[in-house]
Amino acid sequence: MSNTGSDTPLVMEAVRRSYRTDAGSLDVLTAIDLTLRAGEIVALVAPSGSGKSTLLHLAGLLDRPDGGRVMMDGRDAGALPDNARTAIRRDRVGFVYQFHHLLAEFTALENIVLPQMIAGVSRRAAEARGQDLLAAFGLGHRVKHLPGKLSGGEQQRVAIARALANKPGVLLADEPTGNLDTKTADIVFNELLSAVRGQRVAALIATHNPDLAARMDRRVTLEGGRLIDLP
Ligand SMILES: Nc1ncnc2c1ncn2[C@@H]1O[C@H](COP(=O)(O)OP(=O)(O)OP(=O)(O)O)[C@@H](O)[C@H]1O
Repeated sequence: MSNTGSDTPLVMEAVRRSYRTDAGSLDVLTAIDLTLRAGEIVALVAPSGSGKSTLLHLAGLLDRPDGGRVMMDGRDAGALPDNARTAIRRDRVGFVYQFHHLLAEFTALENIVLPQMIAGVSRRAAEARGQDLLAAFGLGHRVKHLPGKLSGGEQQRVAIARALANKPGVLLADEPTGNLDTKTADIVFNELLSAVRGQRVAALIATHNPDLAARMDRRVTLEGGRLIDLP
């Protein structure tokens, strides 16, 4: 369990996804091609309703495409049974959402230790990594706090640390600082970028904020079910 995957941890080829609705088939993603290289941070700047969540779910193996391929570390995830996909998701993908989704009855450290232990890491090693990650996010003094006793920025830092706990190859984030005030969002976002770059994680980060998007390596948007490069 380490970030020793391929140079292109995530490759999506000709991915399609439609939903059945009362009005017929809604073709949300028609031909998605995306390659995320290790250490590359890509901004997904997509209008509401264009298929951003659908794309992130497919990339994170939470959903299966109707056509095309999603490859994680060079393996075609579509060819794998659900339990294998779950294991890959657990070990290779980190998720950060707009709201922290931390377990309220567990401390900051425990929230980071648990996913590691589920992935087979010993408690001792998991705690050591959890302490390191929290210290890297300036939370060395908050390890024993319950999420409810942390500020919004601190909660989101713990959520980011948790997403990185299993040394994922791919980090998927949906407005990761969207719930924070502008100043805190700015600081936490920079910490997120620096942690992701430091660990050579490939990241796809959805944001509506052009200033945050400008700090990433490249930008893409969704148009007519396809990914288009932005300047
Ligand atoms: N399970 C579903 N069944 C039917 N339609 C769906 C389903 N999930 C999403 N959709 C529709 O597909 C389109 C894309 O949805 P998606 O949630 O991916 O958009 P989004 O870009 O993430 O939007 P937002 O930024 O508002 O969350 C929308 O028109 C949505 O209504």
